[in-house]
Amino acid sequence: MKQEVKSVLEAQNIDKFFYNPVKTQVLKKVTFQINRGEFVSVVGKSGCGKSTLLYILSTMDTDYSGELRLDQEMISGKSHNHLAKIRNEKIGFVFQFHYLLNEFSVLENIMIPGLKLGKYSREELEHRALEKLKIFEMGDHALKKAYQLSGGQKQRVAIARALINDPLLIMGDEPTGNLDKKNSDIVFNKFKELAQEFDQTMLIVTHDPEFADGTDRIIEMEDGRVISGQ
Ligand SMILES: Nc1ncnc2c1ncn2[C@@H]1O[C@H](COP(=O)(O)OP(=O)(O)OP(=O)(O)O)[C@@H](O)[C@H]1O
Repeated sequence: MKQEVKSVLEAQNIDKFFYNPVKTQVLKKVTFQINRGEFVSVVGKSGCGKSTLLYILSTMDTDYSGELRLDQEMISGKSHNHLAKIRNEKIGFVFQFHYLLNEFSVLENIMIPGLKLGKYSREELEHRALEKLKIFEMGDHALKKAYQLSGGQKQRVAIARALINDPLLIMGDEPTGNLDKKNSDIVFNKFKELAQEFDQTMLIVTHDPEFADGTDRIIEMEDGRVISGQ
């Protein structure tokens, strides 16, 4: 049976200007759609607008024009409180730097976005955190403090943390940017596994051509425009 194509994220004619020091348009009519289960990368030269775009798509920056839909709901123009709620519920984030809290245990770090959302009890969250850790073969490290992990292990924990609320969409900004080749490969393979085994929808900004080649689709940007893959 053919599965229905469902839009997870839709950007339509997104324009963005910065005014300091002079008025500059950094995003120009950016338009694309991401469907459920797609693993998509965003590439382009330094300064072409990737991070600016991700910041808008993740609902953190509301100062843009154009239309943004998440899970088919129009989110442009919504209040900051409403956006924060949607963000906690529907989006998981992975950054170049892991931002784990060093003095907290691995398990506690993973539970944090779940505690913020307030949907699950502490017990449920502990159980969920352990399940997510097992996907990353990190179950044995659950009670260690974050500072006791290697860089690659920390990044795997950061991805497990992004999954705690079963997000509709994972967004990543250079999630392998700070890792050596061996650890980049491990982290990439975990993203691939999430795509293939869990049908996780993901949008990842990357400078790594090998990472991008391994995704289902590459959105290429140049000077604030999407030039292919939309
Ligand atoms: N707060 C800001 N004020 C003014 N200009 C900005 C601001 N943030 C970014 N820019 C400019 O907007 C453009 C796009 O920046 P952005 O960080 O989105 O690029 P990028 O493609 O993510 O680059 P990189 O790959 O180096 O991270 C750049 O020319 C940058 O100098």
